[in-house]
Amino acid sequence: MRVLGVEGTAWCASAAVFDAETDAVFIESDPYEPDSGGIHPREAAEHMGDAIPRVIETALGHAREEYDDRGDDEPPVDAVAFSRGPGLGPCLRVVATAARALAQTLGVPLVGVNHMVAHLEIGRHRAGFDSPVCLNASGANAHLLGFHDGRYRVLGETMDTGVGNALDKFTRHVGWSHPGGPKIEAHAADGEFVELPYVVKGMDFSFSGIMSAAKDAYDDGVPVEDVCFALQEHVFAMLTEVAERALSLTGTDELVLGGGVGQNARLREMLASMCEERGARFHAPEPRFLRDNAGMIAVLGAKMAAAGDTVAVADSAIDPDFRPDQVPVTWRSGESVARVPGASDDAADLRGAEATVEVRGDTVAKRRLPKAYRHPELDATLRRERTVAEARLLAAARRAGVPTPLVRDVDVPEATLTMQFVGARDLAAGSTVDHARTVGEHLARLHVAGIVHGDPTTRNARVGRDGAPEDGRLFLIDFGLGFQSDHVEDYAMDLHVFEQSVEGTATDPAPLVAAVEEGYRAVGDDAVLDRLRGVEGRGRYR
Ligand SMILES: C[C@@H](O)[C@H](NC(=O)OP(=O)(O)OC[C@H]1O[C@@H](n2cnc3c(N)ncnc32)[C@H](O)[C@@H]1O)C(=O)O
Ligand SMILES: Nc1ncnc2c1ncn2[C@@H]1O[C@H](COP(=O)(O)OP(=O)(O)OP(=O)(O)O)[C@@H](O)[C@H]1O
Ligand SMILES: [Fe+2]
Repeated sequence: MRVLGVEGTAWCASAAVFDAETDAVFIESDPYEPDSGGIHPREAAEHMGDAIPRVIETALGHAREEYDDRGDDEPPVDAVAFSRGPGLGPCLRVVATAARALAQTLGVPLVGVNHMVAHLEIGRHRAGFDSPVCLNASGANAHLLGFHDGRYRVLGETMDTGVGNALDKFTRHVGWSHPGGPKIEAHAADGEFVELPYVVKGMDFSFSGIMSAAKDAYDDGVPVEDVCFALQEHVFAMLTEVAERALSLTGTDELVLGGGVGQNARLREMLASMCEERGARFHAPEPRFLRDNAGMIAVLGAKMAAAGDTVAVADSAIDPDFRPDQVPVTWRSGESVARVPGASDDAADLRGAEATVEVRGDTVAKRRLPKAYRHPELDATLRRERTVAEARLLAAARRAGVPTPLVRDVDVPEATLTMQFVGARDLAAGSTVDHARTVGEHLARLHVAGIVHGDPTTRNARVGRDGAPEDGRLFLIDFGLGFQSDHVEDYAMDLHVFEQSVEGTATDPAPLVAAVEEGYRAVGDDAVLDRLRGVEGRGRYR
């Protein structure tokens, strides 16, 4: 099978030919480079109108020349695949129109590809991995995907802008031309560490605080090299941390990287280091497959076409907000993906994403190990602050009526907390509606007391071995990302993080999510649930 792919969601007008027999990918791209400022949708669409016919012609010419197995009256490819979304509407329309016309002229089927899933699948394809977690670090997006029950689930994502757009906003502020990412990388080579905000909430994260702090630092005269260096160290450490948390939560030991920011050597170095430390395999495709390109569209298009997943021209409307979790994954068998760790009740294997936990009788010693991927200063700050916060909040939560382990000792220099062993298993391996309701009640109790958990996942809720609450109690652990707050937004994020962890791992999450909210409503403030609806609609693939 041979497929022609067309891409043009934002800046890159591109066409490619993928030959499934030889695995060869030919890519012809023509980037839009704005004279000043960021990507302008109308200008970008004009660029597409101009460049798409040209790149398609080059790719088709390549197919005709390279492969002489077909007669002159036969089409040189078996299908035409195009990026259906997400992306800028005016650009998507140009690409879709060209792809439809081409498929009709050649008399071959049309395949509508989700651009974000293509960023993931190209890594899986090139790595030969079975079922990896994927970190998409692109311009307009930043998220973690894992496959579960026939769909890619969003395990974590940005709550505001995409990672590349965040970097580009800083470089615009400094007066550098688009795209900014490569310029940040170049200037960071001469920079030194300065402290910036670091914002991770479970497996979600946000960039707005760090970006405004970076702009302020620059305006205050901090050398731009230092700001660039610090931006990379903070932003990429955040992405690496959430990627590690996703590997830990899903029990997966394969990670692939996708998206244009993935071309950054420091990001790849951090991810490789993290994976090596935990014995996971890591793959970053070569740069031509990381930045926007039609090669990834052609490769996924071929998989979809082989599965019969083609689309009639009449049904091939574009979707600027096309989410990866909307895509029925027709080209993969029902093989397990993001494997839910059934072994999480094994007392010998208590390694979280952040810490190692040693069990001695009824006591556990939780030690936050240094992470080699993080800058030493950032590493020391995070380990210290989280250890102190966890000790303080475990006690405060208990006073608020939420069962937590008793803290027996805190060793700040060693970032070690000694506490009571609680529960026999966590909820990652299975949660009942009653468990879910209780978690909702517990979170509401915390919030009424002004405490935000910060990382309430199914892994961080513990019950008895048979699933019955131990001593009638369901314990919350792991308050290291917690803090005091009286903001409804922070409370809503807590609920969002828990619900997302249920949705990422449960086969039938809906009743569990409903129970969480029912429990929350019984104890807490309805305004938080209202805000939760807002949080869910935000930062999603714009
Ligand atoms: C929807 C689609 O149009 C969009 N595509 C996109 O954003 O282009 P992509 O090629 O994946 O990523 C471009 C981003 O990647 C950044 N970038 C490129 N090289 C970089 C580098 N060496 N370091 C950091 N960022 C880099 C650029 O600054 C820019 O923000 C997306 O995938 O979100
Ligand atoms: N007090 C405790 N009682 C029983 N088991 C515990 C306790 N504290 C931690 N554990 C076990 O150790 C694992 C890791 O602990 P914890 O979640 O606190 O660390 P972490 O590295 O911050 O985890 P993550 O970031 O992956 O959520 C838990 O999933 C749990 O199995
Ligand atoms: Fe992209």
